[in-house]
Amino acid sequence: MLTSAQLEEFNKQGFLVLRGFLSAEEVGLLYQVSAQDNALTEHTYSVLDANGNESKLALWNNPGDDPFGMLSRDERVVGAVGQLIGGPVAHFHSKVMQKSPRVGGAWEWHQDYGYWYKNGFLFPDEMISIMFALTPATRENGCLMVLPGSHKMGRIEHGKVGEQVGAALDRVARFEERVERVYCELMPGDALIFHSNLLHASNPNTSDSPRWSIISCYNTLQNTPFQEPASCFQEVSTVGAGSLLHASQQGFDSIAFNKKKTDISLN
Ligand SMILES: O=C(O)CCC(=O)C(=O)O
Ligand SMILES: [Fe+2]
Repeated sequence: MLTSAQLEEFNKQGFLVLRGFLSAEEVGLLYQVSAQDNALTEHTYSVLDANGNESKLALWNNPGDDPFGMLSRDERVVGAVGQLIGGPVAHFHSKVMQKSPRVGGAWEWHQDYGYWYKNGFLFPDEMISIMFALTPATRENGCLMVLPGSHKMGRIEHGKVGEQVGAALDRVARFEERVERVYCELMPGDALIFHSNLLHASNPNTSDSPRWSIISCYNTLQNTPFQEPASCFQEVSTVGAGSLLHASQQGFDSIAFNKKKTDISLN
């Protein structure tokens, strides 16, 4: 349960850091599966940043009975999401993000709704992302950077930057004159939850340490898109806290991963 002070902070800043959201055991299992799972490796693709560096991800819509599906269906997660965007809550997609040591690329300044607008969602206040750190995320390995309060500007125009979609940089710069950029350094198990219109970005990984994370994204059932996958139209089937530790399915095999070339928001 988020406190009223946390709800207030989210409304004001557009994001919240939840320290120690997952136990060491939960993060350990998720990291181990993501590093070893063949299906995940096979379906990981790269999205080039403005300098041609690779940011790697694997993305799926339907949360299954594997540890990652159980994470995005966990009542702690869905409960917090419901408090922030209202309910009933549907799962839009989840992804494993990999920034490899030395070569992992940047994510350009954007709002997630800059992408998701193209999917046909109408209400940005009824969409949210939650990032779970699987490894430490530091300034050196390219942790997420956010501009507090930027969700209040509404959707900013976005265009192609490399293979990514980026926000109009003159507007980003103008906004940054008013606020202090926040580097969201995270430890494994910490979570960062943020509004779909919060401006965020991350730098390339210039360190020797990987930066891996999972991001799960949600919409409400009132806010279904006109072009997108079935999972957006179903209430999430929640599971008890920590169920991922006892997931019936160990790996990712049952998951239908998305393909880069069919992702509407990238094309
Ligand atoms: O992993 C990151 O640094 C940012 C990724 C992101 O913002 C996204 O996939 O929308
Ligand atoms: Fe994003």
